[in-house]
Amino acid sequence: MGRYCQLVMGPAGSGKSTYCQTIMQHCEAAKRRVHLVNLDPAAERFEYPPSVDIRELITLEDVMEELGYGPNGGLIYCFEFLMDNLDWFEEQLGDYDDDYLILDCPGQIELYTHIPIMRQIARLLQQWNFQVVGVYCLESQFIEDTAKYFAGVMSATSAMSMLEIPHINVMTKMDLVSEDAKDNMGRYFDPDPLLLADDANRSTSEKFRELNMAIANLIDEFSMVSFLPLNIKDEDSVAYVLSHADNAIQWGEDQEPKEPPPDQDEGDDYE
Ligand SMILES: Nc1nc2c(ncn2[C@@H]2O[C@H](COP(=O)(O)OP(=O)(O)OP(=O)(O)O)[C@@H](O)[C@H]2O)c(=O)[nH]1
Ligand SMILES: [Mg+2]
Repeated sequence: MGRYCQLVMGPAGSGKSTYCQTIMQHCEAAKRRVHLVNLDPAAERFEYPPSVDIRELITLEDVMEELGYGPNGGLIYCFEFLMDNLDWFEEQLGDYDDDYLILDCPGQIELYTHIPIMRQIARLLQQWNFQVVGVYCLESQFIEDTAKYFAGVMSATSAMSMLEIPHINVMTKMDLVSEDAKDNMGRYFDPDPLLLADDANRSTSEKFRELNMAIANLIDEFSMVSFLPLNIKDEDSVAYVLSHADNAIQWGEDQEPKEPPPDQDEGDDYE
């Protein structure tokens, strides 16, 4: 066995915590041992209680109350505090030596794109022998508007290049998308630059045409920017996304072969 984890990221409200809970539930049903790690110092409640919780070290509420910070500055303070208390973090994760962890991160995307905090966390996890996959959540509502979609894809790209770890992008909240709209969504999962630029040109003025094409090409060149649709109400969809995350960190390849049940006669199966 080894140490494996998913670093679940994405903009505010994109469905990160719901993704984590869904994966926990799915793994529990499959008798797979997975632990939740909460890295959001402002999180309120969890259906599955986290095994490791940054709020035991520091909470955003305390920082705002006692130090007078606003929510964004306060969040950065919390992560700087975590970085100053890495012994605590390492010790907490140390209890889960042979398990698979799901790390639920906060939704302030500057943590992934502007400042190097998530990158430092990803490096640390790797130093502590974790195989880490970044799971970037973007909600399907982004697709309603090509400009929003561009913004979402650029934030995913930025996180991907900043973190330099195996990475998957997940299109969340697919249960909210109508059947009609779903038929039209394939192009957004695996984007074709010409179609994207066409869409964007329809909603922007003439002078943005070149820019639209340039962005669409950029999205195409980073062919890693494709999305796995996730419908949390469909077990197959959850299993599909999880299998991609597992593959990215080669989970499952070095699992111990299962022992035969104790009451089974040895050799019966090998005739
Ligand atoms: N229908 C539906 N609602 C969802 C889904 N995922 C999340 N939501 C809803 O979207 C809202 C935000 O979901 P969260 O999972 O808390 O999102 P988050 O990314 O963790 O949010 P922050 O931690 O605040 O950044 C909640 O009201 C969820 O119930 C989904 O797959 N389907
Ligand atoms: Mg959350």
